[in-house]
Amino acid sequence: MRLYFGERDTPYEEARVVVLPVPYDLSLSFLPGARRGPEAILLASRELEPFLLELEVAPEEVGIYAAEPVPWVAGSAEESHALIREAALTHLRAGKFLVALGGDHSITHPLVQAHREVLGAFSLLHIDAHADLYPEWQGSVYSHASPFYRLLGEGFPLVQVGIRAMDQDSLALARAKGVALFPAHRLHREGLPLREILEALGERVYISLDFDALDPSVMPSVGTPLPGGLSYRQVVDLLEAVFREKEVVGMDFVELSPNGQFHAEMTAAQLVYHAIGLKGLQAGWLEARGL
Ligand SMILES: N=C(N)NCCCCNCCCN
Ligand SMILES: [Mn+2]
Ligand SMILES: [Mn+2]
Repeated sequence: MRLYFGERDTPYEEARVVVLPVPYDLSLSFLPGARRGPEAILLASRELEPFLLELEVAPEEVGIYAAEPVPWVAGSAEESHALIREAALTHLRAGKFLVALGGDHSITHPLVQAHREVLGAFSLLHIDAHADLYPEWQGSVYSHASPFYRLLGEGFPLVQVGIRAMDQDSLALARAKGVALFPAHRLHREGLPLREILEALGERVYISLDFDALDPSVMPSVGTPLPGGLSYRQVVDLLEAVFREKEVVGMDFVELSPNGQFHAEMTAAQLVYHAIGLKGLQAGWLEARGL
């Protein structure tokens, strides 16, 4: 019996949401450890209050099933990504809403490919400190610094929020390809431009959240922390606006690298659980009862 994200033990057949641990982290470029991210989030999720006061719902009521972690092939990023794609396809073809937990950000590439194969077209909402638009990094096109370069090249419309690190070539590419870029410094100066972000997104959206989008003061357990990050409230307010107006087709949460600061793992688990609650409300699986 695997009780995560609430206190219900929902059988796979009844679950609407599958949480997919993807502990692959061989594409990291700096601090190691993201492979322990999924397990840390699942364990922290056991300490969450099942009822979410802010939404006045219990996200566990959508039926959440924690799948077995996706294995990887130590010597091959390509084969590892193929395993991730296949695992995602299995759950998507079973009609599940997928919430993937990384692992490094390279996992988003195969995850998004699987979502498009089963669900058709959608745009990407990428929340991160880093643009991850390098053609390759440290000799690998499968780097955690490259997933959105790959996905742009495969035709996905891209909206990036919270970015505070990208090189000149990435900025030129983003502008040339029509990426809707909302850097962190703009959010801090002007507040969240929610209407602009929503207008830049299509009707169907895949959300990829790199936990280093949050400020290190809030989220110190990531592999490449940078100052000037987003607050927890800014991220929640962004997610709430997107779920309120868009059809979210899938999500991944990546780059948590546990380093003994349990508040970070609780933050990660709470954010994932909140997002599941938002999906439940959007999809009509949940109704806010009111206090
Ligand atoms: N977490 C990430 N996506 N990191 C991206 C790696 C790019 C490092 N730029 C800094 C280069 C320093 N020489
Ligand atoms: Mn990233
Ligand atoms: Mn990042």
